Amino acid sequence: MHPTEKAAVSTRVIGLISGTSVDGIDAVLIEISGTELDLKVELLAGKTYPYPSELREKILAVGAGVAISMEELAEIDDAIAQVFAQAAQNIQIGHQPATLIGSHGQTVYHRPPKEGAGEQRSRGREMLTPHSALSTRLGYSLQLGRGELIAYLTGITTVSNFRVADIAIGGHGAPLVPRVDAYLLSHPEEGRCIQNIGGIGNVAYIPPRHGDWLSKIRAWDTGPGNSLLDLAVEHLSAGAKTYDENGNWAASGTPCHPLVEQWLNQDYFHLPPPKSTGRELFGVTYLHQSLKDAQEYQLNAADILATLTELTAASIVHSYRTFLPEMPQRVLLCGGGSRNLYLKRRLELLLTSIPVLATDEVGLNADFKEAIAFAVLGYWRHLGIPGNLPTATGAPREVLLGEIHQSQS
Ligand SMILES: Nc1ncnc2c1ncn2[C@@H]1O[C@H](COP(=O)(O)OP(=O)(O)OP(=O)(O)O)[C@@H](O)[C@H]1O
Ligand SMILES: CC(=O)N[C@H]1[C@@H]2OC[C@@H](O2)[C@@H](O)[C@@H]1O[C@H](C)C(=O)O
Repeated sequence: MHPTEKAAVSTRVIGLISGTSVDGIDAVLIEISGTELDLKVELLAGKTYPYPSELREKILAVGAGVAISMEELAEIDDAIAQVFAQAAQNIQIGHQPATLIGSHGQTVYHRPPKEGAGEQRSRGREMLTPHSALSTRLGYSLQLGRGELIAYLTGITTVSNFRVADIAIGGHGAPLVPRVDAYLLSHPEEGRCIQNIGGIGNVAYIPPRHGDWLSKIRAWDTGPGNSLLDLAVEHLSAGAKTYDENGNWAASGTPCHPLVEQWLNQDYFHLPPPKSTGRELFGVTYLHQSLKDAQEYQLNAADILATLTELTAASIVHSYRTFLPEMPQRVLLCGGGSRNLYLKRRLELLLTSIPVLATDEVGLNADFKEAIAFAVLGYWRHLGIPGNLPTATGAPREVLLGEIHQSQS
């Protein structure tokens, strides 16, 4: 069957993701039509369902590298699947039911591949013995909330484990949203950067949509988004606050530019794309070092937050200037960080005359764009359409992303 014939069958899709901020499950119910260039999505419902606090604490601890037993891991895996399944049930209330779920799950570990893993893998399967395959040191990325259980609990066919296929052939398995961005947010004449500011930041540069535009897309993780800010706010408020609402606290301080320059010397910011990162690098250990550095400059709490916010903004703009073939004509923000008005102002200042808008302003919801993307990726998997962009993940070729778990009902 041709993909477009199958497309008519499953158009109502649920997307589920909890990102690196671990703030809750973003769930969407969308209506999808078309496949790629004619792809259209309509958001019917979108909601964030907070994690039960005990489960959130456990996820954060695992993500921070705290050792747990296999039994505890199994329990967390299924607890996450259960709350994801519940979110899928709730998002359908008052609507016609969905026929497919694309569930990203919860990342608890992400290790990029060692440089060159992609090239070695692309030389051909026949040349690899199990030993040499391992010695290339592929990436590894673990998303919990197993799809089989979500499919069983909801009675809806579920696509999950999106990152492993790209990683198995030498890619980073991230970022995966850029291919969806390309079809939903490209413009015939305008080069655009789609900048997600979640726990981690990532960008997709999408050149004007003509010629071989798809192969000219560039995407990578820019570094910290809100991950360090959230940790710092929790620490500096002694647990009273979890994030810097609208960036108000940071806005009352002054960024320490020499410290930002010092932090920007870090290897990650100079590594050429494709590249990906996570809380393993920009997490608790990084924050503790940053707080020590800040002490040397005698920064107060507001100055520390202003300086960390500046690191997020400066690392984004520095990466555009260093790695893009040309600067974009427009930057479109999404993710929770797009609500941080102080961060947005700093970005605008550093980007000088380039307009910075939210994706909402071009018709795509900025809070739920990632959940929408995983609904589309699940739909593409169902239709047999590849989901990765080799220029974004570093994989040697396009592959089908995700494992399909058929509903048994
Ligand atoms: N009004 C606001 N003001 C400032 N920051 C905000 C606001 N709303 C959300 N945020 C920030 O956004 C974060 C959540 O963003 P988001 O849901 O995009 O992250 P995520 O999906 O977990 O991350 P990732 O894209 O890395 O997977 C919160 O932890 C908070 O720091
Ligand atoms: C391993 C993992 O979960 N990575 C996330 C994370 O959050 C932002 C950034 O790091 C991005 O590369 C990726 O998420 C989005 C959804 C992506 O794959 O496009």
